Amino acid sequence: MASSSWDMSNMFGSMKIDLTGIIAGSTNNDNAYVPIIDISSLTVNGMDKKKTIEKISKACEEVGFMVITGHGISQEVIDSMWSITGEFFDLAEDQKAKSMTMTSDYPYGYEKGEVLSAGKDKEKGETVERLPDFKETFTIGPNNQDSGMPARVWPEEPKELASIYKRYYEAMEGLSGVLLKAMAVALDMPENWFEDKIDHHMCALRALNYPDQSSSPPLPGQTRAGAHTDYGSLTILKSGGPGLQVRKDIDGRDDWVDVPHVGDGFVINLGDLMRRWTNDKWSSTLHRVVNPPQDGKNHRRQSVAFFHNLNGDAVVSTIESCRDEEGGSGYEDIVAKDFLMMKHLASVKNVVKEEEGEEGKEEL
Ligand SMILES: O=C(O)CCC(=O)C(=O)O
Ligand SMILES: [Fe+2]
Repeated sequence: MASSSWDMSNMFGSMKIDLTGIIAGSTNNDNAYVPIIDISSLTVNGMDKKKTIEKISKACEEVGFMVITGHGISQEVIDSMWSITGEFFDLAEDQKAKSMTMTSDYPYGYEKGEVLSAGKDKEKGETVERLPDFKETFTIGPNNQDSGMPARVWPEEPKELASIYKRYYEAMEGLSGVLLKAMAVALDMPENWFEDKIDHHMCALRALNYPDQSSSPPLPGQTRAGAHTDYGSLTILKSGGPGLQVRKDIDGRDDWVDVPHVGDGFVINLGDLMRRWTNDKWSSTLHRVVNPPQDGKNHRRQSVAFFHNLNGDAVVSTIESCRDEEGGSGYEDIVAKDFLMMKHLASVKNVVKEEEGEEGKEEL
């Protein structure tokens, strides 16, 4: 379904968003690159899942990104999440700042001007300081002490935010379970193979607001979100408009391709842990969010990302079907929480893990 069918007034409350403009920085309109996959066969009992799983498998291997429709998440759950998030970001700065978490261990709570973006410049091969992303975020972790993560902290306002976020988080837990079952089969493993690795997971739900730039334009070189890969197993993203791009090799040259914006869909992408787990068979692809056209119109953009992370104590050992003929792998075993913290602390300290072949910042 095309983005024009997206009911923005519903999603943004009273905000007026113009989606007709061409996104600045967009370099390639290869609409077919990121596939749109109807996953209803995964959620409806008795339907043949084979074809859907084949499409997911191909997308994981070749792109690391896909857009899913037919996911079965109630529109009401999505809409309420969307409008309460808009209300939160509309609050005065000092009100939002009360939810700031003063620790660099876990990026939970409210955050503005994230400076995680130092990284290696792919073209020049040198380490560069990047400007903070032009965005603000609010993040919660799991509602489960067994996860080993700190308890959730809620903003005072809006009052209903906590119950709405809990509900959306649970819906995302369910959807990630459905996707991981399909992914297990795609990797020639039993359907329930991921289950005991995710039953006290460390998933994070992050709402992102990319403010209107017409009244305070970005600094030269500053973007909504700098090029990065995500850390975890997979990310489920609901976005309110175009602007997200993925890196693609086009004729031996790195280029950027728009991720199609599908109103009732979710963008799914794999993170570095999944890439490592699959011994690079599956891809964790660089992506970024470009600035809107600087045309004086209000192009505020909102999105909500669910970062799926494994149980902290899960051992990530190359999946059987992804090993070479002798059973070997390019990666040592690693405990999921160590991997996550290594990624997070490396990005906070602006360190780039060269042996992982990664660059840019990453998200928890
Ligand atoms: O807002 C978006 O479309 C993408 C955000 C993203 O990539 C992230 O937060 O990791
Ligand atoms: Fe991301």
